[in-house]
Parts: sequence; C-alpha cells; structure tokens
Amino acid sequence: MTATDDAPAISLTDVHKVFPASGGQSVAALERIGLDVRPGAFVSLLGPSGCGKSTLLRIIADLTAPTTGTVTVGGRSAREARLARDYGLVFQQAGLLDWRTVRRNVELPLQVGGVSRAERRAQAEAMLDLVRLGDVADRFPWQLSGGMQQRVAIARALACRPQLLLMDEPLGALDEMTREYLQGELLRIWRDTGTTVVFVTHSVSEAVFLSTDIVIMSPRPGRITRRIEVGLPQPRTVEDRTSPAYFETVTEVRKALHAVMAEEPA
Ligand SMILES: Nc1ncnc2c1ncn2[C@@H]1O[C@H](COP(=O)(O)OP(=O)(O)OP(=O)(O)O)[C@@H](O)[C@H]1O
Repeated sequence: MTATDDAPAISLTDVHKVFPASGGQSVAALERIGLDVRPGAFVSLLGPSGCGKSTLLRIIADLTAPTTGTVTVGGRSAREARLARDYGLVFQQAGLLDWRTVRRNVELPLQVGGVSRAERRAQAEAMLDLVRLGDVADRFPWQLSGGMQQRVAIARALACRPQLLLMDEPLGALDEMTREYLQGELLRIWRDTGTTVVFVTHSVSEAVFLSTDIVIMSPRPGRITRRIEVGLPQPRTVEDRTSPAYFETVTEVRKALHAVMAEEPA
C-alpha cells in the first residue's frame, strides 16, 4: 500500500483518449494531457461540459484505458494502484446498498478485500466517526438524507485508507446549504487523513474554496489549458469565502474559463 516515497501521487504523460462515435467517426476526449499531482494536494478539474474531466478521472482510476500515454499512481501503474486499493472513488450518486446497514456499506470494500470481521468493523466505525455519522451506523441508507448518504459514500471510499480519493461531482446533487456544509467537512477530512484528492466540479466557487490547485480544461479535443495554484491560507474556514483574496481567485478562475468558452464555436 505504500507508494514510492518521493513519487508524485499521480503522473500523466502525453495521455490521449479517443472514443469511437457513430458513423465511423471518433471523439478526441483527451489530447496531450500532462499532469503531475503532489502527495497531499487537493486538485480540482474544472471546465465546460464535454472537456473530458470524468474521462481523465476514470483513466487515473483505471476504469478506462488511455489510447496512448502513461499514467502512474503513487509510482505504480494505474492498474497496480487499483488492484492494491490505493484509491477511493466517490460519484454524484452515493450508490449505497439499500439492504445493508450504513456500517455494513462502509465495511463492503474491506469485506471484498478479505479483511477479518473484527478489523473491518473497527475500521468502518473509525471512518463513520471521521464523517461524523457514528450514531447512524445501524440505520439503512434510505433512512438518511442525501447529504448523509454522501458522507457514508466518503467513509466507504476511505475504508481501505487509500492514498488517493477520486471524486466526480460528489456534491453536485445536493442543495446549496448541504453542499456548503459538506465542503467544509471535506476539507476537514482531507486535513485529518492527508489523502491526495482529485475532484471534478462545475462550480468555480467550490473549486476555489476546496483546492490547492485548479486545472482548467477545454473541450474538442479535451486539453488542459491552465493550472492555477490557489494561494488562500490553510486551514480554510467559512470566513475565507468572504475574503478579498477568495474573490480575486474566483475572478481569475472565471476569466480563465471564459477564455476557454470564447474559443468554442457558437
Ligand atoms: N464511453 C464513451 N463513449 C464515447 N464517447 C465518450 C464516452 N465517454 C465520454 N465520451 C465523450 O468524451 C468527451 C468527454 O466526456 P466526459 O464525460 O469526460 O466530459 P466531462 O467534462 O466530464 O463532461 P460533463 O461536465 O458534462 O460531465 C465527450 O465528448 C463525451 O461525449
């Protein structure tokens, strides 16, 4: 489970992804992607619909193979990292099993990995405490709010103590208040665990509040056009959302996105 000490958490070199499309055509979903992510970073992928954010995340997770190019996760191939359960995944929908209690949902990846009953119970409880849901461990997912379900999904993704957390619009389906609350919670969990995070979002304000780095992408073909380091102080708090530095960064990111949109054919 240990990565090579000074290896980047993720490294992509000259990654291309072409999907077949109807009528014998093809879609260049990603072109010439080069990206290094340092351990402990919180990197957001931001860009208009269809620029390849999810495809990039899926390639890092080894759920999709790149057409060409190389991907390493913690110094090993994406496949080796997947087999070593070196990352956790969270999607927009929590995807919990309704017939299993919250605790047994969090235990599932440990059970699949052959971890003993006592150990997986202890680990699930630690993760539920981390997301502050220890008191609902014996309930079923359908008895929880959408925000609580997403917190269970985060606990499940962290159950194997991965070095990397890959999140595809994990807060996208939640109402604004719950979303803001969970952004704060996510920052706390990121600090407590030291996990590297790659986070797909459409929200500029969310990306600025959460990230150490924002990667801006453009579509057709999907490319990285800019990387913006977010210099806001850590640890961030709700008050940071009203600071001049926060608004300056939001404006900078918005301008970078507008530049991408301006290149789009009408
Ligand atoms: N399995 C697939 N087969 C064919 N084309 C695909 C497939 N998956 C993605 N694509 C195409 O690749 C491009 C990038 O898609 P992707 O879902 O990665 O973009 P995205 O930036 O995540 O979009 P959104 O913000 O709308 O979720 C799009 O043109 C999409 O239609």
